[in-house]
Amino acid sequence: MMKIGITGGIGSGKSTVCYVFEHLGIPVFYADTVAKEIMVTDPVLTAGVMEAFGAESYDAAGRLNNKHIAGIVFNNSTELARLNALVHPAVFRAFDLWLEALPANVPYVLKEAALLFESGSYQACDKTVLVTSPLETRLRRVMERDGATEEQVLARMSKQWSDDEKLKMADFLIRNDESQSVILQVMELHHQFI
Ligand SMILES: Nc1ncnc2c1ncn2[C@@H]1O[C@H](COP(=O)(O)OP(=O)(O)OP(=O)(O)O)[C@@H](O)[C@H]1O
Repeated sequence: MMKIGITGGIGSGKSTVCYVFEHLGIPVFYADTVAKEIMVTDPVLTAGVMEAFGAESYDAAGRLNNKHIAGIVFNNSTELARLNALVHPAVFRAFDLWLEALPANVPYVLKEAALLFESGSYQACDKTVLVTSPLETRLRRVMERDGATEEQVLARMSKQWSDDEKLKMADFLIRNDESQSVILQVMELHHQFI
């Protein structure tokens, strides 16, 4: 089964594009959502996190102590790499289990990840799609969606590669701007993938 990685900068509209693919019956694995879930549900991962960052990484009820983890990895690339080295293989395991549970007649699947290229996980995909949107539009959409300030959104953007860098690596492009219909672009790709 063909695996298509789909990514885009914060607020580019990659989740919105994925919803269109889902309407066409294509299963989508939302890697960032799954990563958050398995931080508390995958016993191998939780054990690794506690070994690396201490038992206080979880409270007595087993909930993740985000503040504790963020305090360690924020602006510390070594600790962040340590966390990623635990989380990324766990997401791969979850993806493989998810694939195994799919019906055999699915023509292809999408794996949506914000850091598809930055994390190297694009290497496990057969093709990749980049969703782009003008910077001002992305800023406005995320500020509206998350109730965030411009500075907060810009800080999150600064942790991601630029569209120019990602464009060099992507096989396909979807422009989520006023110039073209997103639905038509999705339909066009869908017909290429099936
Ligand atoms: N073409 C569009 N027209 C109008 N609103 C849009 C469009 N595309 C996306 N949006 C809106 O912009 C916001 C950001 O879109 P979305 O959540 O899909 O982006 P994302 O790339 O997945 O963001 P993140 O990286 O933060 O998860 C959402 O509120 C979404 O509804």
